[in-house]
This record gives sequence, C-alpha cells and structure tokens, in this order.
Amino acid sequence: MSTPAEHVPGLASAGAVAARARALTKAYGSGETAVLALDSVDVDIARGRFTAVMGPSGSGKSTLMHCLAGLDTVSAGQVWLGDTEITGLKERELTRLRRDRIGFMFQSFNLIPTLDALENITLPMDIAGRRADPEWLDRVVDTLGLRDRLRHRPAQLSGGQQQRVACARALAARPDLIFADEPTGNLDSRAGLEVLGILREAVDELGQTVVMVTHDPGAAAHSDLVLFLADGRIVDELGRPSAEAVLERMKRFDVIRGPFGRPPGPGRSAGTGRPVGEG
Ligand SMILES: Nc1ncnc2c1ncn2[C@@H]1O[C@H](COP(=O)(O)OP(=O)(O)OP(=O)(O)O)[C@@H](O)[C@H]1O
Repeated sequence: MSTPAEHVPGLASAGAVAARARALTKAYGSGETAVLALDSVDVDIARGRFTAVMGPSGSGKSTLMHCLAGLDTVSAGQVWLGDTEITGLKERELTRLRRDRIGFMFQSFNLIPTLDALENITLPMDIAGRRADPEWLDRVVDTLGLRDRLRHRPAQLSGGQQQRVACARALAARPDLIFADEPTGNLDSRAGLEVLGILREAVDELGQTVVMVTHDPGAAAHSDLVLFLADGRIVDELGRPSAEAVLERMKRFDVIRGPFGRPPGPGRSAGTGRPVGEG
C-alpha cells in the first residue's frame, strides 16, 4: 500500500514539467482481442532532463511515447505538453503544436526519399515557415558528421547516416521536447555514442528535454532518469543510472514481477536479450 509520503515512480517531486499524463489508458482492438497497451499511467517528464523509458517488448513504451507526443489518441485519461492539454485538441491544433514544440527521432527514420539530407533536416522548419539558426545547424551537422553528405538522398546514405540525418532533423529546430524511439538501434557503437552524446549535450547545454525509448542499458546510462514499464504500467524508476544498475533492475523484473501484481503474460520477454551497448 502506498502512503502519501511515498514517492511514486514516474512522478516529479519538484520542478517544471515538459509533458504530463494522468490515468493515461490506451487499448487497441476490442472484445477478446483487445490489448491494454497502457493501463492508467501517471507520469511527469521533467523539463531540461534526459529521461529513458525501458521495459520488456510489448510493455507499452512506444505507445506511451506516441500518446505523450500527441501522435496517437488515448482511450482514457489526459495528456499535457507544457501547460497545454493535448487530449481533446483538434487535429490541426495538435499538428501545429507538434510541429512547433516537438522533435521526433524514430528507428524507421521517416526521411523523405526525394529530398536530400539537408532538405530533410530543415523540412519541419520549412513547413513551419521558420529559418534555422545557421550556427546551431552547422554545429549539429558537424557533430553528426554529415557535412559531406548534405546533398545525398536517403537511398545514397548508409543506415547509420540516415539515422544521423533523422537526429539532426529532430535537433535542428531546437524543440522543447525531443522524443527518440530507439535512436541508436540501427547504429554501430561509435555512431550510437555520438547520437547519445548529442542528445546529452542538447539537454546539458541547451536545456532541451529528451525522452528516449531504448532496450539498451548502455544507452539508458546516458539519461538522468530511467522509467521502467511493465504490462502498460510504470513500475519503477532509476536516477543517475549506470548500465550495470539498469541491467540489474531489468533482470529483477524478470524474476519478481509479483510486487507489480501480474506475472509475465504469454510470449512476453524481459527485453534484456541485447548486450550492454558500451562498457
Ligand atoms: N496498432 C496496434 N494495434 C494493436 N495492438 C497494438 C498496436 N500497437 C501496439 N499494440 C500492442 O500494444 C502493446 C504495447 O505495444 P508497444 O509497441 O507500445 O510496446 P513496446 O514496449 O514499445 O514494445 P517493443 O519494445 O517491442 O517495441 C503490445 O502488446 C502491442 O502488441
């Protein structure tokens, strides 16, 4: 039983909040095939911090991110970006809010094949009618090693280079909030470390807020706070994480899911099959 003084994982005790959800519930399908992807989640994403979201495959990590970013509708509950409640916003308002305030990095890059790298990077700003800050854009491009690839189309780039273009696109407009879904998933360890370094720098030096879904304890170790999801609920958190501590915590979920009320469902894995990203 929780007492009022007890800290609830995922909830900020103090400080500004960049995104917030209360009783966030997301069900897919209906009847016997219905899946409860998020089960009444309460979460605060602290502004100016780097938050990692971890958990077994199917635990709801991507769904949580999509609902927080207004990319997916919710079945019940409320979501705020900053002070704006986005649940109930019309699609057009939501699109504008996303465009102005959020940067996305997905595993599947979502690059436009007919545009070159630079055009892909500046596309969200071009659509919004905003100019990139040239100094910042230069820094992002150089840090990500894209200088000599700016005129290449996605098909002419390696997977890692495409991911770096997606990373540059998310950072270029200096959004309030960056959502990254497995941003290092397709990268070799050096390129992955670079991407994590630039996300870290965006938080430390530019005060940006990053939420990253990852399976990799080594990647999570670059964050300030790891939130652990299981069966659509936030079941734990870990501040100032090391890769070893994250791995330990993940193993523990696999063994003792009892305290969180439910045993692992059929076909669920602990999501710990991947190696620790960097030692
Ligand atoms: N569009 C959809 N239709 C039906 N079920 C869905 C849909 N999207 C997700 N789900 C289900 O919701 C649950 C949570 O999915 P989600 O993708 O959020 O998990 P995850 O933790 O991100 O998984 P992974 O680590 O494998 O990417 C899963 O059981 C999944 O099968």
